[in-house]
Amino acid sequence: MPKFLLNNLNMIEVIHVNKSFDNNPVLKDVSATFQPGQTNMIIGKSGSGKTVLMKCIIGLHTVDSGKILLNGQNLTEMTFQEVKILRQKVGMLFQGSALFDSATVLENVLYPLEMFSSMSKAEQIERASFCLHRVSIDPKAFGLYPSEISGGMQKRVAIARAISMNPLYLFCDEPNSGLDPQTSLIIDQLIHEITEEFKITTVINSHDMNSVMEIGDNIIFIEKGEKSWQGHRSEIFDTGNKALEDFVFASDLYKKVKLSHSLLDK
Ligand SMILES: Nc1ncnc2c1ncn2[C@@H]1O[C@H](COP(=O)(O)OP(=O)(O)OP(=O)(O)O)[C@@H](O)[C@H]1O
Repeated sequence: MPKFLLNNLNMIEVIHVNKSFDNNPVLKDVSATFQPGQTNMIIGKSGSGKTVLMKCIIGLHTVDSGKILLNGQNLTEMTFQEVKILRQKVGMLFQGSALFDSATVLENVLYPLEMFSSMSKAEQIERASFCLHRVSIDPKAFGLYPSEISGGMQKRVAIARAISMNPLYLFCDEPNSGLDPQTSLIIDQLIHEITEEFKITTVINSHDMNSVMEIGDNIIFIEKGEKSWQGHRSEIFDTGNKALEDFVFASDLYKKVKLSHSLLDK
């Protein structure tokens, strides 16, 4: 039986990973850990390598050198069968909601269960309904199409679909894109709650500082392809890391937050 099914640790370890495209180094000797039950956030400027790092972890890119360990097992050394089982334990939340337009809310959440589970139809409906209930979708909306619900609701449905197979790992690419600040906050909190509740190793690719400050349990800052800093959101004000400070305090709001933080320390 594959190692990642034996216990609920499911830490992700990136060890000395290098990745280039056409001799252009994009990831340079990156090492980082992603913890279970935590919202692990990859942050950095546009083009810094966040998406490439996430794709390497998911196995969509092969690394040139280094290792990606999922619960201690090297992704590149897994057998086809092990990768197939692992993929069923990975939830994905894309930019936008990526729901199927021609399927209802319930059908969207049923889709992975129909494709990958051995549940009976009744069990699939029970599981999909549980997930929709968990993200606060009213049963009255189960029969609606994505075009008939708001962007925030679409995102909730996408989260319900992402957790339907009870994932060990949840990968989110800019989960707040296209949402207003208030809805973004609610979606962030929902992802955070679900991560803790189901002990998921959640990895979020983001450059939204509000999200980082709200739910960043374990933040990995990438600067020009290198891991420049890793820590908790409570530590981000005093890192002494110039590139990180430039990134975090680019907005006036966070300059003011930093100022009040340093005044409190005195
Ligand atoms: N498939 C690819 N082929 C060639 N170059 C690529 C490929 N994917 C990414 N790159 C390059 O790698 C670098 C990092 O890209 P990446 O998409 O990881 O940035 P990012 O930090 O996610 O940016 P953003 O925040 O804008 O999404 C960029 O210079 C990009 O052009």
